[in-house]
Amino acid sequence: MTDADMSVLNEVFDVIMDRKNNPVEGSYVCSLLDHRKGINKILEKVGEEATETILAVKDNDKEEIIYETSDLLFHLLVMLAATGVSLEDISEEMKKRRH
Ligand SMILES: N=c1c2ncn([C@@H]3O[C@H](COP(=O)(O)OP(=O)(O)OP(=O)(O)O)[C@@H](O)[C@H]3O)c2ncn1[C@@H]1O[C@H](COP(=O)(O)O)[C@@H](O)[C@H]1O
Repeated sequence: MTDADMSVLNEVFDVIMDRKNNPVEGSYVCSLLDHRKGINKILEKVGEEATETILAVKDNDKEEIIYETSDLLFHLLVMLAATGVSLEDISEEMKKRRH
């Protein structure tokens, strides 16, 4: 995987942070961040998407694995933004684990 491939995660995370700081009418990200269930709504979505990803893998359905993993990663990014953790924090942690 190239750096360019991964840059989309940074780009989407930046959009999510922008939605957090400058709420926009009709935004799906804002609807999650401002949900009446609070962080529980985002955690529900992470759980749902993780389950759907597992099912896609069990079905050995590559297209579905790509689709559901994208949903999962997106909702994980929203979870990180909601909790004040940056992608940089994650990348620092992962770099520490290199051996
Ligand atoms: N990457 C995504 C992204 N992935 C998924 N989703 C939304 O996540 C929602 C929930 O996904 P589900 O699989 O649960 O879909 P569903 O059809 O509602 O539910 P089910 O039929 O699966 O039960 C859907 O409405 C999708 O549109 C996303 N919404 C936004 N983004 C990114 O976030 C940016 C900001 O989005 P807004 O906040 O809406 O402007 C966008 O520019 C995109 O880059």
